[in-house]
Amino acid sequence: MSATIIDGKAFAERLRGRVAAHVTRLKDGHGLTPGLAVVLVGEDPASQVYVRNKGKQTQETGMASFEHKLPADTTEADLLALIARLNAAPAVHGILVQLPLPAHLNAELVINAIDPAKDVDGFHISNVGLLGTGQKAMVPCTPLGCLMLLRDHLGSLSGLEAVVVGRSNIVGKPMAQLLLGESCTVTIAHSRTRTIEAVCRRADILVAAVGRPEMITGDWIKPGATVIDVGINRVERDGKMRLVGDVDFASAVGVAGAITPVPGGVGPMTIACLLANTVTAACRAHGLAEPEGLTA
Ligand SMILES: Nc1nc(=O)c2c([nH]1)NC[C@@H]1CN(c3ccc(C(=O)N[C@@H](CCC(=O)O)C(=O)O)cc3)C=[N+]21
Ligand SMILES: [Mg+2]
Repeated sequence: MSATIIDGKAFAERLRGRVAAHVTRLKDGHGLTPGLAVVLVGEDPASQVYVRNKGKQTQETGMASFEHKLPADTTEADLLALIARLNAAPAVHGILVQLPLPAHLNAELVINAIDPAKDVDGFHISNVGLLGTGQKAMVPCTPLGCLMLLRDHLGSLSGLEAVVVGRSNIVGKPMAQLLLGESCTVTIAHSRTRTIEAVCRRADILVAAVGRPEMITGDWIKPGATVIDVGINRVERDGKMRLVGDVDFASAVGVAGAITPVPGGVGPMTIACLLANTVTAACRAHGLAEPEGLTA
């Protein structure tokens, strides 16, 4: 038996369609154009490609896209001054500062300088606290995308055993909070977890977010489990650069009940959820009813 392949690319396309419909409604009904500002510090080529994709998709859904590219040696004061301007700009409803930042900049300080209402990454401490206490927050895009795929595939997640591998602030921790909110029994496993394979093998839902290429093999997976692969690792294979996940797809696909591929799984959902969060932020900023199905 081979697993169902969860098509994140197709799901993300449909989600972007719904985002675009809401944008049209906001423009026509309220004269409101949601706007997303993306800040990139430095010239990392992968980040540049990624920021360009975000800008393109932002415009394709009818929103305003503001790109701020700053030199790698930008001072913290200059970056904070830009964030203060974006916080005050009425046309900007969402602000994303591309991570990682160059080493001389304090990422925590910078992220916490963003107005929490415009923090479409959901990384500000206020949003982290709101999510952890089950209050209305901006929800981090990658975990939100994973949750949407899980709900679509499984319906109710209540009572299921979920294992999140990886404890980052960006994916692992918020993912665990969302799964807890869905009444899963949640375990966070990480590099120090003993008998990590046995822990993973308990999972009805296994979310891999460790950043280690193909670490999780088929024998770590409970037969029939739903596997969400958050990893995006560039590796060289037969002289070519290839993109692989944290899950060894070839061995996992024969054991899992369903699995997300890399590419074409979680990655496209992350960007679609960023656009969805921007619409949500614009509605909240203007006291308008938020569209259903765009957030957790
Ligand atoms: N403040 C901040 N927020 C982020 O959300 C953020 C960030 N910084 N820094 C970088 C990471 C990375 N990330 C990705 C999103 C989509 C794809 C994506 O669409 N991947 C495609 C493949 C793209 C390719 O071919 O390279 C896929 O998986 O199918 C990848 C990576 C968001 N990040
Ligand atoms: Mg770890």
